[in-house]
Amino acid sequence: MKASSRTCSLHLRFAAEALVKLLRWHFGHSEFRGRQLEAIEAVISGRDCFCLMPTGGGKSMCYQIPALSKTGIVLVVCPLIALMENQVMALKEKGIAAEYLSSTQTAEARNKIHEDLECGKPSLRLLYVTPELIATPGFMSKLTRIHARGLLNLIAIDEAHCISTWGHDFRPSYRKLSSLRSRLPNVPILALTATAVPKVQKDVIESLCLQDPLVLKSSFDRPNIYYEVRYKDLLNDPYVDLTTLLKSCGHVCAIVYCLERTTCDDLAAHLLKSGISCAAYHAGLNSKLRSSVLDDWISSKTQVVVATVAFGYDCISNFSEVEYYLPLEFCCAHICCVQSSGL
Ligand SMILES: Nc1ncnc2c1ncn2[C@@H]1O[C@H](COP(=O)(O)OP(=O)(O)OP(=O)(O)O)[C@@H](O)[C@H]1O
Repeated sequence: MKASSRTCSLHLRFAAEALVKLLRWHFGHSEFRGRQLEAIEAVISGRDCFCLMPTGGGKSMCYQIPALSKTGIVLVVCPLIALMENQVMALKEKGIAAEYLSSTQTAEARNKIHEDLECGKPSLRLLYVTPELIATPGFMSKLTRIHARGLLNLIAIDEAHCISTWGHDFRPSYRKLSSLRSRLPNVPILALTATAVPKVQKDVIESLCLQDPLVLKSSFDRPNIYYEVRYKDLLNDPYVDLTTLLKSCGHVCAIVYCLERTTCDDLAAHLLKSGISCAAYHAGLNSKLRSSVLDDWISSKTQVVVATVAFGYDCISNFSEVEYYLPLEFCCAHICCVQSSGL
């Protein structure tokens, strides 16, 4: 091995050790998982990266660690205000300077963030925004000013598949993110997604004008998860079958998804009568009741929540905190079961 390449690999090892220290210090995780370190090293070195990782695979760490490794700002584009709020709250609890900008905030809170961004040395490390905000000329000119001062270290695009018209979640405002490369040149872009077939992947890379990106694809195999399909038509009584299944799983934490609110109420009442600690959750309940159902489920006071998809939107970021995760799709044609323990 030549002396220069030895120096280079030593340098990389030391850099990786420093990144692991950041991970341990700020997040309490002992090692990087899957391909996180490769993504982090790529963007820190200034390279674009396309990162395909399963849900819960730890994509956020790929931009949160870079944000902690250098002063300046990491801009995170996120499609849902609820997700931004959750992430920012979790980061603040860890003492990390993160904020989000959205219409749900007071003008005072927004002004405070803008003041920090405009000051000589912003304290902010992570700024979460929606794609709609990026598309406004006022915010884009603020970004160009930050960029001109050399303070924009990375742009992370979460749920990047939303940019693709081929994707199932196409969102027109994501398309406008294609101007980021020309307006903010030389800032590395990290595109993150859990759902990208090759056509979508190509579309994301082209739309965002990623240059020679490092393409990372993690395995989607999670041996602790299995799917089982039971045909409702073939069951004598689906409610009884579900009750037996839940009881046979022991005291697991579970979600039962239903298509309709009335089915949630009906099934929850049935499970309760059968001695399963359970509550319904859907958009027809007021927010106070919804959050008390969520709190009881997270703290294991309630074992099972019978919910519409409203449940996923409100508490998606808490799933990984739960020891057992047993969602069951309880729809017209079939019942689909997924069981996992942690990740
Ligand atoms: N290296 C690691 N070691 C242990 N746990 C980790 C590691 N990296 C991330 N995690 C944890 O994994 C969980 C999921 O992480 P994260 O929310 O970043 O996943 P994600 O890929 O963004 O998921 P989603 O697709 O739902 O957005 C979090 O609780 C996080 O703290």
